[in-house]
Amino acid sequence: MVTVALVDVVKQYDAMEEVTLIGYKHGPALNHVTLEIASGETLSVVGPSGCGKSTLLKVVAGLEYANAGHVYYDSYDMSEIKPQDRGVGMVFQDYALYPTMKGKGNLAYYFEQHDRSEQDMEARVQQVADRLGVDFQLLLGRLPDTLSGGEKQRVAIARCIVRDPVVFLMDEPIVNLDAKRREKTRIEIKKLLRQFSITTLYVTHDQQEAIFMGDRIAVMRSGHIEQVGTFDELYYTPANLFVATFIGTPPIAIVPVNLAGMEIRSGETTWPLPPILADYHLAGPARLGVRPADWILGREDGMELEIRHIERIPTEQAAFIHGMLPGDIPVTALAPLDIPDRPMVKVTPDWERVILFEPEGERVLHTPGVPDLFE
Ligand SMILES: Nc1ncnc2c1ncn2[C@@H]1O[C@H](COP(=O)(O)OP(=O)(O)OP(=O)(O)O)[C@@H](O)[C@H]1O
Repeated sequence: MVTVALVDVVKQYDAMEEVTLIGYKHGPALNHVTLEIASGETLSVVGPSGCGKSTLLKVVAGLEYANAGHVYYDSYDMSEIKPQDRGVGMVFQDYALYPTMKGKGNLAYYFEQHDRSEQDMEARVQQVADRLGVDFQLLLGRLPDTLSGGEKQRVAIARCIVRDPVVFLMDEPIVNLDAKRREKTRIEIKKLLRQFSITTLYVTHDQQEAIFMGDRIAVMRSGHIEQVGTFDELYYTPANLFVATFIGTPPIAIVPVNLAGMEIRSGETTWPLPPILADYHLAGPARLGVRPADWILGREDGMELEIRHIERIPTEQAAFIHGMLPGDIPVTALAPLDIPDRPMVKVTPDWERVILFEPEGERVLHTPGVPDLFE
């Protein structure tokens, strides 16, 4: 197990230096990335398509070189270390198993290639298979073509584990599985990561998966790491509007407001400035972030929300109201399951729970902080 650190890493692909046909010039795929993944930790990496997630993995693996900056495994600078000597296990969405070899052959291949003895191989394969359980052992006797997607991925992961990797790099490993298998396989992968405590970078576009897999989550945008933290930290204390809107489903509502004197106004609605915001002595435009659970419904001082759709979730005894505020501002608000169908409802932010951003959204003016569940 090692601690992996990236320090001020820049990666600019050659093709990116050219101005594209529509005249847009790309920034670097990694733009001064500094990041540390603790020994044995799983860090999930999320962000929109093209933000640099896969490039991050490739630079850590040594499959792409960095134009600037350094990658360290513990205190060792890996710049001169070839990918095959880094002790990295990589798992991708396409399992890349050798199709003519049974599960065991796939696990053993590395030992053959590295002139390791048969006993060595048998002992290690057995050791890993024992830890993975009886049902995994059955997979060892089968050809990849006869395995389900989830089973193939388990063999692919076991193939990495027998090589004793110091770092695991996983790039959307379960994206190709159907929903039911994804659920099952992600539980298995999580179990494996716990059992073997290997430092892991786990790339996914799926927020739920990122939360489930990661001890912490890194949110990327355009080659930058916007924020790294636990889900609660990202959710309650986002670094900026991008993180706030990226994390949380259904998403946070963003409402333009104006602060003047002891009032806060949105469109036609004016509220007295809530005490929680008063201390900041703010004035002028800002943006208010309100999570679905943080709207109070039906209060006289609320804004009129035009209801477009009520999504009932009987298992949660709740419903989501999806609607629009004046000015076409989309809002989702949590409501009781038995909320009657109607065209409008008044909504007031729970001021104790709101997040306030400066108008460009790059800076946060106020957050409620991470709640203490044991208070
Ligand atoms: N080999 C390459 N040559 C030139 N540009 C590349 C190359 N690989 C990636 N890029 C560009 O680098 C940027 C980051 O790509 P990357 O694949 O790391 O993003 P990603 O976040 O993994 O995307 P996705 O979620 O769609 O897989 C993108 O603009 C992409 O077009």
